[in-house]
Amino acid sequence: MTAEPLVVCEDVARTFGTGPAAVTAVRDSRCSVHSGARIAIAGPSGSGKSTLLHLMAGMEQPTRGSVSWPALGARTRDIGVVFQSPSLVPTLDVGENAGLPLVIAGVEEPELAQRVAEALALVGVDDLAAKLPEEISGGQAQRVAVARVLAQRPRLLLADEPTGQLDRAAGQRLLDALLDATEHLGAALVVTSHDRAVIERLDTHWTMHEGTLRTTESRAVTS
Ligand SMILES: Nc1ncnc2c1ncn2[C@@H]1O[C@H](COP(=O)(O)OP(=O)(O)OP(=O)(O)O)[C@@H](O)[C@H]1O
Repeated sequence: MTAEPLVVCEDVARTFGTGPAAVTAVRDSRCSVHSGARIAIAGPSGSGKSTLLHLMAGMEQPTRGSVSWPALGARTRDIGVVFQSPSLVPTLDVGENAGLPLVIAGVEEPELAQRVAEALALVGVDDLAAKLPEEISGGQAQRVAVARVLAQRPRLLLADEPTGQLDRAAGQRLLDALLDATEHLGAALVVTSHDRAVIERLDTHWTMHEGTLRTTESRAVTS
């Protein structure tokens, strides 16, 4: 039996503003993401990739159509989002940054330390736990941002141009970490990018063109 999808977008559209200044960032787009999927969404700047990801995350409301999370119910907290910029808190060390959402969610010791250590190890920055953000590289900071999301044990990880601020080698290492960690946690992964070297690392390639998503059958793992 096919498992329920994690997220389904049905004829979804998102328009910003009204009247002559209105911009339709996403139009007539439909897709579903299943457990185990590894999807790249390619497309030029301004084609609507980020907006689609925000709709999938429940961070934006569609103007038309619907977004639902059949396998998650209303638990969009099971969705983790990684942005282009790591946005670490400069006064907190790496371990504290990675654990911050868990602290806010009320997770207590010893589980807190355990989950942070696991997440930092999954992306290979466990040796940096006591460093401040200013003491680590951009690539390392982005790994910490990924660890911060992984510590929440998401079932779906949405990464918006996660390698956009990194050089080619650091970008590939970040992608290795994302692929390994999501496989380890059994989380689906959706990555937006316009970098061929990133896109080719994912199993399934979708494209955005002027706000419209073109999908292919995803090689999803279903159970
Ligand atoms: N909050 C907003 N208010 C107004 N317009 C917006 C908003 N967010 C996005 N847009 C517009 O929607 C269109 C799609 O933007 P979006 O950021 O989704 O594209 P993108 O493909 O992710 O681009 P990039 O690769 O440059 O990040 C653009 O024209 C953008 O200016």
